[in-house]
Amino acid sequence: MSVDNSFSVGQRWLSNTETELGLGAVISVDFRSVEMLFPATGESRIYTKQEAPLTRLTFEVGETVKSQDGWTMTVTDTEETQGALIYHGLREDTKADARLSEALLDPHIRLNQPEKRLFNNQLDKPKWFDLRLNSLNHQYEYQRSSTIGLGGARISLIPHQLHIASEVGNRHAPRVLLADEVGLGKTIEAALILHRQMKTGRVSRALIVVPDSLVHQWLVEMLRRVNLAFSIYDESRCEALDEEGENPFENDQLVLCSIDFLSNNPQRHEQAMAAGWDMLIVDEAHHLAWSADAPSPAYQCIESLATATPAVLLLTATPDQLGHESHFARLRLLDPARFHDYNAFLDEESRYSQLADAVAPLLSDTQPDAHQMKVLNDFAPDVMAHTDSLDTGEARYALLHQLIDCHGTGRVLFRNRRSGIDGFPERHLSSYPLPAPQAYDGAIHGGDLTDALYPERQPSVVSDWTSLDPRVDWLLNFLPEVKPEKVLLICASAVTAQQLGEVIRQQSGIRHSVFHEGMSIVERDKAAHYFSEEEDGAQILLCSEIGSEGRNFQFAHHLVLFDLPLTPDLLEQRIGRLDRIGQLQDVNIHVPYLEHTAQHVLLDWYHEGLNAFEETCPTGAGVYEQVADMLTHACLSPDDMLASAELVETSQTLNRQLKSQLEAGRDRLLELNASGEGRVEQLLEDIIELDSSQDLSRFMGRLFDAIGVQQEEQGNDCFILRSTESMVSQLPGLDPEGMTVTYKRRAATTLEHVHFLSWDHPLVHNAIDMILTDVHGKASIGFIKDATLPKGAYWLEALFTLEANAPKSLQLGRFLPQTPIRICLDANGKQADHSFDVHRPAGRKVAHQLTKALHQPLTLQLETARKLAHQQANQIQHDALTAMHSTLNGEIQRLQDLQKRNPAVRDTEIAFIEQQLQALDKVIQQADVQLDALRVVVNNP
Ligand SMILES: Nc1ncnc2c1ncn2[C@@H]1O[C@H](COP(=O)(O)OP(=O)(O)OP(=O)(O)O)[C@@H](O)[C@H]1O
Repeated sequence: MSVDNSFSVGQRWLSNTETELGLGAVISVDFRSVEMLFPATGESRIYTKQEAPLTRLTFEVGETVKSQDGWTMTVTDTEETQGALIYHGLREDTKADARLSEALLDPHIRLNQPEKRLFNNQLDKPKWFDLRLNSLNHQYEYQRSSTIGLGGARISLIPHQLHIASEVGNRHAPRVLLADEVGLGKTIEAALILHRQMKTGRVSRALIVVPDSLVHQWLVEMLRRVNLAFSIYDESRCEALDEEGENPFENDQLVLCSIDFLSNNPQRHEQAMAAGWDMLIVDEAHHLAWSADAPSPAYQCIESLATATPAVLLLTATPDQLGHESHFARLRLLDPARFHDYNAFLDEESRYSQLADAVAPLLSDTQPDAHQMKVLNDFAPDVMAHTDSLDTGEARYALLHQLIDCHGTGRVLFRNRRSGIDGFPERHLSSYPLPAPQAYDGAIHGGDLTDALYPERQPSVVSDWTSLDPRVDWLLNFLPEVKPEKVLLICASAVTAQQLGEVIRQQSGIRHSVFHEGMSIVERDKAAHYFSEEEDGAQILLCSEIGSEGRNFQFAHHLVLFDLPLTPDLLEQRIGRLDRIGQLQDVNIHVPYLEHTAQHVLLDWYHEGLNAFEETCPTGAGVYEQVADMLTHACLSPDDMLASAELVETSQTLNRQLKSQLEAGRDRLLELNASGEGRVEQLLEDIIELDSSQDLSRFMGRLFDAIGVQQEEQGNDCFILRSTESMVSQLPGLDPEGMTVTYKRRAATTLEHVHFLSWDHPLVHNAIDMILTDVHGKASIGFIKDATLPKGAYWLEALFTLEANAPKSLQLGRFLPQTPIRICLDANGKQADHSFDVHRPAGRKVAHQLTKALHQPLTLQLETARKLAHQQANQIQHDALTAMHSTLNGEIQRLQDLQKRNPAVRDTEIAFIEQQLQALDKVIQQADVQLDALRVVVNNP
């Protein structure tokens, strides 16, 4: 390649000032001027010959050239005719001899090798070098950080959630049951686990399966909390995609659909199976009913998907809702080899509860007595054999954590209880006795429990019950009393909800909305949205039972239970719509009921027998199992005061007993494991440190400025981002209408419409990618003003990257992400330890003179820099290999040790890490050094 200054038609030149024009061709030359056509953009320019800001592009023997037709060849010879060059060589595609006149070179050529750009005057502002260096540094830090995939979630930092997310998110193909009590954030935990696994390359394709009523809420939560855009799949979407003739489920990486849609539709289920997933998430998994002879269709549908998918997360707040056997069956879905026998599982459970007593002293940091020591020895002889003494708190703490590791179910099942978590509001019950209308007599005394509890649904009264049931008048009076406060009403049936809605419409001006299974998903979401609107929204949302699961209505503080469900778990689910994380006030529960009817009996049973309204009642299901007959009897004979009193009394006694059994047998290890106490603190600190650092906002400020995105302060820690006309190119993810962003967690969690920019955010990644994939900043020349350094001295800064290629699933980024290596050499080729604040770019002419004059020394410096970069790279590779071996061998060892004591460690987990180690060993050794950018810095104090 050489530089020439006489123009001839056919020659190719690059513009030094408008590098985006591509490669120009001389189309005419006269005495004073030269006309240049830039075929890539179709533009032409006329320059004065003397001052044309152009550099001739020629290639030398050994270099590769590309023709305008797309083929390439390595130059073996050149000849010149009438001032223009003809290149000779061997075509790479046909291997035939070829000649290529320079007029026929590819006009889109953009020199991307830094040295070519430097010596061809394709120069950018020197700040771009810093941007490239900083982008690489930040990207490197991000890949290795402990907070990846968690720090950027738009959530408040709640320890038990972060613990579960990092514990499960770091596993290979995790298969777990997330079973925190209602409203403790299982959806958030699942979102965090998925996000962590995606950001670390473990998962690309995920399928979420939820009840109909929760589809949209999941869509919104995934997008809002962790920026994951799921596509909702239903029959109409699949039909539209069918037309393209492919499996519709292969069209998207992140798919969300309802369990009914899959389990009622064998063809779609088959297609979902065939599409293949890395992770399956199933919400409200207590619906997956199972017994050995009659597994439900929903269970079978999920079972086949779970068998074919490596990572599975099942979510339920009430694992025992359909019986303990079904609970076992869900564990069996996760690990059929380990949970193969229900009786063995029961045995194991009872062993853990015996352990509870023995563990208690360790929890309160005291010495276990002799009997307790024996139990501990029996449970974990291995661990105990290595425990010399339990005299110190540290030794007791260490033992406790080793015992947690040995806990079979603790690896698979995470259950946090409300009692272990602060900050929940109080719940208050107000009950309203009302006279039962005569028209209900038949239903109340007819001997059918459903009729007795829900008399309004009897065919004989159904048409006009709203005019005679006093609960309706009560509701019409109650709403104005609490106006404008929002009220969520739940009742058992869709018809009741609709009819109540109709009465409110006809008899009051109250804004209301209904939510039931007869509505489409879109209609339901509209209704829920209307209810959530603060100013002009509905005051009351009337829900059938489908409103009692999963939904987030904690912005309301009044819950009307227009009727009561028969099981305590369902009652807890209903109350859980308001009593959940994010509820800022006490929850007021209102129950209007018909006096001396089954409703009255049920209310007293819940309130006096179980205290289930004002406190969560984890023992409710157990009591119910034992008193179900008594309860039915008392409900069917509501005038039998004795029966009711006996029911309440028996239930109180049972509840006390079960509570103390639960307390005694409480699986404290399981709870301790799920809470993350003692393990999550470091991660929390890391995230808090990240939150308080200004690095991201400063870096993005400079980056946005450079690429032409305007960032305008808006108050409340928010900024508005807008694209400008000077944008380098389109930034994917930037809303053309502008978008409001914040770098502060507090603002992000309180202001819904604001994007939370973090190192995890796609816009940040896209902006960094834009910098690193563009040629901007590959070469630059600039001045510094430093009186302490010799005047006129110059340095070459060379930025290299060390990188290897590996499939994402190997998680190369943990050990050797793309690694920047900056080498700075002075004019003598000696390494200098300066970092420069290059404030002024060299003017075009000066830059041209400098590269011309310094061509040879710079070429030599660059060679030296390459050698030094390779030396550093060797060391980095060596360190990465050592770290990788030690980390992964450590993980293998730990899992193998654990597996001896805890059968929940699957062989596949260990095998994966062994393979990962082998593969990474090769990959890291094959890593290569690339030159990314060059900057010449001249001191001009
Ligand atoms: N860390 C958090 N930061 C902010 N909001 C949160 C956090 N964790 C949970 N929430 C909110 O609390 C509510 C309950 O969380 P989530 O829906 O994940 O609970 P859940 O355990 O799945 O509930 P359910 O048992 O009712 O299905 C939701 O509105 C959720 O957005």
